[in-house]
Amino acid sequence: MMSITPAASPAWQALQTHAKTMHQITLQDLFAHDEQRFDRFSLSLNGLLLDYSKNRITDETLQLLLNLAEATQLPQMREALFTGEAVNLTEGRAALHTALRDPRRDGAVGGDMTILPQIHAVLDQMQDCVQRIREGDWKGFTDEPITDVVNIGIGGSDLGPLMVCEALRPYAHPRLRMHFVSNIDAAHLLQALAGLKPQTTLFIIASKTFTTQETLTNAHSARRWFLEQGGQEEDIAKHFVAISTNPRAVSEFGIDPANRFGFWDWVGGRYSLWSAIGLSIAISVGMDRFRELLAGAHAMDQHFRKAPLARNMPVILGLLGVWYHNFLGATAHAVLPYDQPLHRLPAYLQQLDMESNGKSVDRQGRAVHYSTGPIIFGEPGTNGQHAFYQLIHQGSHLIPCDFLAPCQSHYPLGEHHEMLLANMLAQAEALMQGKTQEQVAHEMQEAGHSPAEIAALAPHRVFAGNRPSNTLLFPKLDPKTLGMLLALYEHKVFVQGVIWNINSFDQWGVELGKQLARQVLKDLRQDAPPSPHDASTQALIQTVRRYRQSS
Ligand SMILES: O=P(O)(O)OC[C@H]1O[C@H](O)[C@H](O)[C@@H](O)[C@@H]1O
Repeated sequence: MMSITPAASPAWQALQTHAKTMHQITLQDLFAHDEQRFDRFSLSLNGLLLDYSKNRITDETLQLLLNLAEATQLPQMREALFTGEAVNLTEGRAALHTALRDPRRDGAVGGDMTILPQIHAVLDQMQDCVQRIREGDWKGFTDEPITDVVNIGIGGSDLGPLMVCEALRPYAHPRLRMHFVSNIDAAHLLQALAGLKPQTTLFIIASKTFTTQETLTNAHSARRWFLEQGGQEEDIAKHFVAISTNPRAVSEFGIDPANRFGFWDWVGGRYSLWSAIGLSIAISVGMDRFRELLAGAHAMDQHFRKAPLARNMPVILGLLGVWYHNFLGATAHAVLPYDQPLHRLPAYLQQLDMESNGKSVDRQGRAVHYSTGPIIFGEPGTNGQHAFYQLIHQGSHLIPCDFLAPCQSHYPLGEHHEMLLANMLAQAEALMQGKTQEQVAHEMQEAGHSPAEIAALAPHRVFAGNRPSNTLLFPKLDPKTLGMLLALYEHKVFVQGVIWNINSFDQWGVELGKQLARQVLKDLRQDAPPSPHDASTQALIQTVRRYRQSS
């Protein structure tokens, strides 16, 4: 464990010095003087290609970054992760999501022989349930098969399952419609329930803690809806299942213990889609596909654990992020999937990355004086191009981008997919190459513009270029590839957390707002006695009360 802060290490200081040189060198120069650049700065694993050559790095940059990884004990921390050490220091817990995708049914995980059998017992329980639902043997209270599955959960109990169900929709069961309700806003629940029939609907209440306000409130409202629509108390067992680490709360809610799918405190919420929290995924695409998803993640786990740091995809992606955020002044990172089925990937990665690494205290409880987790944002291509790419191309921020695309689409239609891919490759090229004032002037001249017009407009049409990106290409978005991709990002986030010496596995920053909301909820009641708030909050509460009364 680090006793000095990473920023005080010689490796960090060497990178700071090196960054001064690299500020003078452009990507265009780097490509112009190196024909082997793609070969040296690309990696592939089971068909997943990572091209990281369009980054502002040289061999020396990478070497210095690798020195930083060694200095911050990345190899030791990686082993601690896989062997179930309590890497989540503030909660005294392991983070063993990698064990969830271990295909071995028994054997030791960090000396513990009980973990793998427990994981596989739950997978078998899931398999049984999934099979019955998919084959129509799981019957509702009128003896009809289930047609609609509503996953009620939030954060890690929603984003992962929703994103994967969307991504793997080409594999979805034709009879089963999946719905996801997360927001406390009743619009979300009521819109999902509109048109559903209680007798053919299955609710999955997904909550690690089973205490989350949004999920419990939505679950109780769903139960009320079920009873109001003709279901009886004794029918609840056929229509409600729960996924939770908290058996008592599940029973108190009234769910049959046989319908509880368990997991463990060593599975973090944002790392939980591989556990029973993935039940909605398995129902939608089948247990075989779910196991393929796990196998893809396992392949990436093996690669991360065993490949040398210099040829290790998650390590490389993590180090590149550190390079930009700590040495070249970037604060954001864009994730740009050129694949509509991956449209929820940026939202999923926002939680994975920003909840994991949005920290400003290190593992020893000291304030950090360097930048940590980036702001993650993105939209599927080509939508983003017509919205925020302007800022990425010509704005004053440096925003490294990840472009992702399958080379073949599950939805072949005319030239759509070629056009989609052409757009992605062109964007990465444009960001890097840019367009000089001379090129702009020449183009404008050719198009018949007057010298006055050229003088006035050319500066606005210049692209500085030198803007970095990674490209991830794969043959097709199948479950295995998706598993690899998601584990790649999980480990990237881990690598960065280790280098920043922060705990990537807690999330205390979400607590204060929840705590204050309890008091504000009381204060919103019309007859609530005054309670101490700042003048702004007080006035807003009064306004809400007034407006609610007048409607
Ligand atoms: O699964 P649950 O216990 O309901 O938690 C749902 C979510 O809420 C919390 O506030 C955390 O910020 C998330 O990491 C978690 O995934």
